[in-house]
Amino acid sequence: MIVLRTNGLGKSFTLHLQGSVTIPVLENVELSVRAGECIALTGPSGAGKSTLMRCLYGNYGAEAGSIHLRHRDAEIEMTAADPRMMREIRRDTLGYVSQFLRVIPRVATRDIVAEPLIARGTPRDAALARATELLRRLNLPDALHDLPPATFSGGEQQRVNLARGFAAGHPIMLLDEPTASLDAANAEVVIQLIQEAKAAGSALVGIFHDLPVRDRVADRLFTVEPIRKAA
Ligand SMILES: Nc1ncnc2c1ncn2[C@@H]1O[C@H](COP(=O)(O)OP(=O)(O)OP(=O)(O)O)[C@@H](O)[C@H]1O
Repeated sequence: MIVLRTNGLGKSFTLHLQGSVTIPVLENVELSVRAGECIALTGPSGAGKSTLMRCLYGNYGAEAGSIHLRHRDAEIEMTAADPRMMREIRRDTLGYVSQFLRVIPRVATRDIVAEPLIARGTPRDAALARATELLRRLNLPDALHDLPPATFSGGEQQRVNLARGFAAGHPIMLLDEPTASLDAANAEVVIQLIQEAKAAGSALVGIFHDLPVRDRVADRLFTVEPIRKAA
């Protein structure tokens, strides 16, 4: 079953400080993702992979075309969704694991990881237990679980972010370089988490600059073509 699909998706940036020059980035993107599969976005640097991810998450409005997403047994046209619907989609259906943790001051790591699960209605104790399990799998020492992650290393913060991203088990997940700052042992855990999410029926779209990781998790590659070269 296709759970995420774009039709003729287009996006350009207008640089208002430079005489309103318009830079086209995405043109006529036709992507479809099924439940249980992982698609890796490829294409040269600057082709528009991150831009496509941000469009899929609704951070950038699409200028042309549409994005259809399966949310609670209905198909939603995301480009027409109001802010309340977008919040609901992000809470229940669409997860995004960015490369960097947005640190929330004074909130303990375990609570940061459990928060998306609690938001989806999981009882607090069960959510905290799941958070602990994920943090341990990602080799974050127990002594750190009660501390806010502001002072953690880059790799530790990324693991907190990954634990948070995988905690809620969203049916559709967007992964932006999920192993970028990780050592081999932790990258291996992330590969397992991705495989488990697929087995549970989640659809994943990711950018993986680490090719051995990409080859182990991706079912298909989707090439984002640079427009100027394609034209
Ligand atoms: N907010 C923005 N304003 C203006 N131009 C932008 C903006 N974001 C991205 N771009 C431009 O859009 C193009 C695509 O950028 P994007 O980051 O999506 O590429 P990418 O394929 O993810 O690259 P990389 O592999 O290097 O991360 C680039 O030419 C970039 O300069």
